[in-house]
Amino acid sequence: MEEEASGGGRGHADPPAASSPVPAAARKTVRVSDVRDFIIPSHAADHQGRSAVAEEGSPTGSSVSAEAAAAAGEARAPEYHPGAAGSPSPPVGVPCEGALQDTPDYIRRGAARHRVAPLELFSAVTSPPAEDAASAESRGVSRTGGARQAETVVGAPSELERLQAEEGESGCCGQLKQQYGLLLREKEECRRLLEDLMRENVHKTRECREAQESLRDLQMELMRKSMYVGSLASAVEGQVKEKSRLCHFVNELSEKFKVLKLEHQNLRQESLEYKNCVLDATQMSKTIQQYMNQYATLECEFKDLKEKFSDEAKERKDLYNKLIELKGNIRVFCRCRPLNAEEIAEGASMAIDFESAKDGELIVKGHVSSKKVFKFDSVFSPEEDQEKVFEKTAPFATSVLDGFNVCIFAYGQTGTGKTFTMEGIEGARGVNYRTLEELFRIIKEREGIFLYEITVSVLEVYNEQIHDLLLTGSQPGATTKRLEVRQVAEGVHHVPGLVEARVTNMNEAWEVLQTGSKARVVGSTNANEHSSRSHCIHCVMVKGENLINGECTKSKLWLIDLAGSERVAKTDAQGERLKEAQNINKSLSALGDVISALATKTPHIPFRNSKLTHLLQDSLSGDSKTLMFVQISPNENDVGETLCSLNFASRVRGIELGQARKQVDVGELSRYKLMVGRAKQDSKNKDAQIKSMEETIQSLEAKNKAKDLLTMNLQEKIKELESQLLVERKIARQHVDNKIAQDHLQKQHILKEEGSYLRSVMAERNLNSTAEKPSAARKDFGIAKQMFSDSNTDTYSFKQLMSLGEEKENNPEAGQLPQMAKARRVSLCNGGAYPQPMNQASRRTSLIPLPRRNSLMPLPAAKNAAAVPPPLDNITENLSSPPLCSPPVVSNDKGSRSKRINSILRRSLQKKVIIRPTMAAQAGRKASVIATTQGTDGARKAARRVPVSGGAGQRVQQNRDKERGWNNATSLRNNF
Ligand SMILES: Nc1ncnc2c1ncn2[C@@H]1O[C@H](COP(=O)(O)OP(=O)(O)OP(=O)(O)O)[C@@H](O)[C@H]1O
Repeated sequence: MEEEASGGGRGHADPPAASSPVPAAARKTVRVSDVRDFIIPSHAADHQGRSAVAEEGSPTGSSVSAEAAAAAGEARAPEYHPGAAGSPSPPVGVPCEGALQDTPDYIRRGAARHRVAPLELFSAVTSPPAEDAASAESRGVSRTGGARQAETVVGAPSELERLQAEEGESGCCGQLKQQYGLLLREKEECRRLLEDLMRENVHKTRECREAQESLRDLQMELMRKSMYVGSLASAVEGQVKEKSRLCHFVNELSEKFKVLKLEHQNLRQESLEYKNCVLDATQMSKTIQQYMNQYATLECEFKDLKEKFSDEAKERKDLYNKLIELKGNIRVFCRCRPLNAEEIAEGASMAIDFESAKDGELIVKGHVSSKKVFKFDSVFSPEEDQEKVFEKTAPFATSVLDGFNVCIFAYGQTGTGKTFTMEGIEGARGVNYRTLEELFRIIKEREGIFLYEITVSVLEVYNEQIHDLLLTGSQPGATTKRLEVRQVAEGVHHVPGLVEARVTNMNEAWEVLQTGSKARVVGSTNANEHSSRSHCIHCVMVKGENLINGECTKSKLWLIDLAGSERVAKTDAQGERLKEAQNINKSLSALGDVISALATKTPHIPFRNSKLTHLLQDSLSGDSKTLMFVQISPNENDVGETLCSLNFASRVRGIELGQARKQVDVGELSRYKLMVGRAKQDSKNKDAQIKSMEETIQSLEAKNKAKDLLTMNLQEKIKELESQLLVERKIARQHVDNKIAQDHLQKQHILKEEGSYLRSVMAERNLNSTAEKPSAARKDFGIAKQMFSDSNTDTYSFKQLMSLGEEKENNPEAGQLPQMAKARRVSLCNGGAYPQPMNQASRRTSLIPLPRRNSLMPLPAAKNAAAVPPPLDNITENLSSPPLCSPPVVSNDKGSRSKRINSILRRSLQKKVIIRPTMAAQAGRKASVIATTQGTDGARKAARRVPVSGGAGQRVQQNRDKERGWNNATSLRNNF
């Protein structure tokens, strides 16, 4: 450095080799270091420090050092010259004590150190030629300093000797004296000027010291401000985090609330649907109830019908009992015709004694010993008309409709009135007509309970051939068609191809019967002019259906008018009549055989011996009812035939066909049983359906109740969450405010303690007058307000909270949040030394940006930044800002300020703050210990113990981080 200083001196001064004759060895006797000893130590240390910093931090250290060396030379020069120039001008070569007295001590010490008299030094200065002095004067004080002057001083004695020699030689003493006088005056002026400069230098030096101290204080204040700003930024960061967390929590709650609301709406919709379902189910239940009532009514009707049916069954049972009392199912009625006019004319007498006969008895007159008595079920005398006869026959019609096969036939000699009994005549209808009439009457009577289907067939057995009498002769094949009896089922015989005419009333039936009867073969015999030569058979087939129980019946009513049984010899039949008579007798004999077999209960019944017995097999079996009219003639001449008929009838009457059996249609019965089963199954299914519907209704009602309960629980939970959120907000806000207030009070306390010291320093300077403070404060307050207005862009969270106003109806306290946000209470700078903003001032006033790197204090992050202190002008400008609790002056550009604030917040958010509570606690404990042990001075020293230059910037950052960490930890503890 010494060499650089000397080199630098050489670089800026005139070359000493060319202007000075002093040898190099002599010039080397005085070192620059010795000359530098004259420099004020503080200045030297200061410049040394600056040079060192410049060498370390600046790439242009050489040039800077050169300038520093030049500056050092400039600093030395004023202190060096006045000592020599301020002394009175003694004669050349004579030391002047008076001058030495005015010479400063350090000059004298320098002269003594260099073993040169002060006068010699002075003379050496004043000895240069006039042009040199002029040039030196023109260059000023700065050009007289440095090593070159030292060399000049060293070489001054030799030049003086040379001038003295020249003076002695030339003798121009007068001129020299004049010149000397001029030089002395100039020297005197220069000395005075030098003294002024020295005083000014001292004054400036003092001011520089004060300015440096002020600068240090300001740097300390700036650092504290930065720390405070950092703490505020941390607090703001914490608050922003808390606010964002609360907003996020509010958003989550809002989302949950929306979801719950949607779920509630869905549940309400489902509830309405369920209610509608319940209403439908109720309506359905009513309908079902109505159906059930109808069903009950029908059941009652059904019970009535059942009772009626039971009555009918009972009646049938009575009838059946009556039939049983008849001793069998074959009943024989005996009817005697009256004597006709011819017989009366012949004087024939009555062979039948009706007067002496009892009920049911018939006495055939004759000799006393040969008097015969016959007993029948009913005996009708010639006086009894058709109606009297039918009264005993009518029950068989009921049996037919009850499903029993009934066979009514008339047996007797020719001309005894068989046709008259069966068919009757006009005005005296026989059994056929009356039976059909009785059938339709009963059918009509049973209408609605039973359904009957009546078909009628008319056939005859002529000469052992079956003829269908309903087939007219005009029809093709009527005469050639031969019918046969076929057994279609067990106990059921049928004539395939037989015309069955369905009739619905009596007239139709009677018309059909008349049609068949007209087609019957008749002939004239001796006994009967219109004798029937065939067996005329009327078949009435009845299909009945019990509409109550579904029982179906199928029965047959045979109405048979047999051909007359007469003796062939008596009738004197010949030819065709004889053949007819033989066939008639054969069939009647077969009928007698069958009846005889039935009477004797032989295992084989010869039904197939004749067409008649084969056809009547179903009605002559054990399950049928048979009514035989035995027709007799009262004429005593016909007693033999009468006795034959009566004997045959008596034999028939003795037949027991057994218990009559109801002819039930098994297929229909099974079908109706199936229907009954289906009806029962349907009833059961309906009952199960009704039961399931009732269970469904109950389950739906239970679900509805459960969902209503769930909805109520969810609503209560929402209310609890909302109240909890409000409480948490209040608590968090209260904690933040309390903690911030505490921190601020602590810092304010520290600042107050520092206040005395700062005021003592600040009072001495006029850089920041007290008159400017209010305006500066107002300016800062205005800036703060402007910042707050600019920072509204960051209040999106409050806007989001404001958006919750729509939920105010559900949460009345929610509306307070925007109001609280509008209030924006000032809590960070509460109780500060500067005017507090009004209530409308927000916390955003604490959003003070961090100091820029190019501000007063060099930050450690800017290692390459110039460590040179800023110019005094900048210091003065910065000192115009309020020193305490006011944000540093920032640019008026709103965009840049908002960007800076956003960058600070973004940096704070991006920065992962490591919470070090131990360090924070240590820092807090350290500050408290210092405050308690060392008092205010100790605390102030501790606060001012901040390195300024070099690697000390890193320590500043560490301290700032410590304080931030403490602040962060504090803010986080306040938040949670
Ligand atoms: N009870 C009676 N009352 C009055 N007249 C009767 C009675 N019975 C029969 N007659 C009359 O007797 C006559 C013969 O009767 P009917 O033709 O019925 O006998 P029949 O037995 O049928 O003879 P055939 O076997 O030859 O046909 C008829 O003119 C009839 O009017």
